[in-house]
Amino acid sequence: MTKPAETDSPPATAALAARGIALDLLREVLRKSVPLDDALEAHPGLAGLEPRDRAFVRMLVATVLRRLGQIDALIEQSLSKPGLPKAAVQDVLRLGVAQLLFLGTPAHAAVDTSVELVAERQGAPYKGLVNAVLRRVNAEGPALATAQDAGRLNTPDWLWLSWRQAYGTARARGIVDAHLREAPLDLTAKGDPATWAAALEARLLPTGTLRREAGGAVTELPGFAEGAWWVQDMAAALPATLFGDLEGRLAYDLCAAPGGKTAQLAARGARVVALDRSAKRLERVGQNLARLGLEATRITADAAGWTPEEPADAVLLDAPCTATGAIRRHPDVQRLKSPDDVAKLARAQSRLLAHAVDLTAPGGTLVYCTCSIQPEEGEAQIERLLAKDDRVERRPIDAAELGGLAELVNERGEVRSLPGMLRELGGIDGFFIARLGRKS
Ligand SMILES: C[S@@+](CC[C@H](N)C(=O)[O-])C[C@H]1O[C@@H](n2cnc3c(N)ncnc32)[C@H](O)[C@@H]1O
Repeated sequence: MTKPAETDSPPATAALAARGIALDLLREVLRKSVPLDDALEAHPGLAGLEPRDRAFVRMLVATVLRRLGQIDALIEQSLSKPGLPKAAVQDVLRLGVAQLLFLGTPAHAAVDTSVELVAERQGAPYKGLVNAVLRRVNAEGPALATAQDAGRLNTPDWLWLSWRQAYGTARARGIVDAHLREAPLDLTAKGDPATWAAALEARLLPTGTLRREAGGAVTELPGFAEGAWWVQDMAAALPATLFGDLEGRLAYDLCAAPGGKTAQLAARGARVVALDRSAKRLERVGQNLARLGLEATRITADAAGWTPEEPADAVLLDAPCTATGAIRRHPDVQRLKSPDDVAKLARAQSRLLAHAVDLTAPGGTLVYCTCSIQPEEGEAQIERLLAKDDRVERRPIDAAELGGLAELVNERGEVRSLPGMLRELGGIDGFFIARLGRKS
């Protein structure tokens, strides 16, 4: 893992400002349920930081969210009196522990900035508590952390139980352990992947994705400015490759923003109609396509009720989901989602999938996918559809279409990737993909 240039010895004010922003962001996520990316985008102070401090802020908050169970247990063990301090003080402690134990921040910097921060936000009386707890964590925390069951402690019970039930204990453990590691940076090339793998000093994965270590500014990598590639996890890059020859064919991308799969379909020569119900997110599709020199017709609409003039040969439904497969990249997901979200989104997916069949031409192909590892949002959707709609049939996916990665394909010919898989390659996001054919 490449660490963002941690504040070696930045001006004290910049170091404190960065921690203050991290504290604000943590509150937004944990107390107001705002997704971390949205909170980062909305924070007025972030733009004023140096790029490396911005990267540090994101890494710091993401680390607290990734390791929250471990961090809270260590704080409890290090308090001299039982009972947690009030929320804002607890958040300062969480940031301090993350720096001390997981980010390699020098102890004096982590402790001093935390003490200053709590004084600034909550008043001088809390300085002693923060100082004492963090000094104790610094002394005793490394040994205590080694003895923790990190993956399990950081995972909310409902998620752990759902994964154990769906995949068994060994695979569930693989998932939660994979969440401890930061995901690599995955890119999809518009042109020849081998050429860009060389230019980017990236590993070329069997499926064609280019993989680099995470860290550093993406915009400064070769090929960004000329739109030669875009950021996309290797699992997310699979669905759009499953349509066969797309040259000149009409393709509907029903939930398109921010447009990674739209770009793939367009790069493969399809005439793409990219739909999303969010006009704002669809604007992002336009910007991304413009950078890549690709084109698609963009339409703001609810895909569950959209009625175009003609059905399409290729229909991609990358449905809204809980995103529990992407926790490596978005550790806030496990703090924000609940079983109610799974049920609510599963109902929306059902509606969207039923209508996606109407939008697929006889003989055409429908690919359904989600970046969730909850079976209700994947396997169960397809089973239910096939039981009630005899216009569609399975078109099983073969491992040969996935660079030979047989581990990703289940016995029904669906892709079911889990974050614990392909560890030797650097891991993969959790994804579900099914390919269906509309009967002629
Ligand atoms: C998983 S994201 C899609 C990611 C995208 N396919 C990509 O590869 O970049 C889901 C998208 O579905 C959109 N969405 C949710 N409900 C929708 C609906 N009923 N109709 C159309 N779009 C919807 C959301 O606004 C969101 O942009």
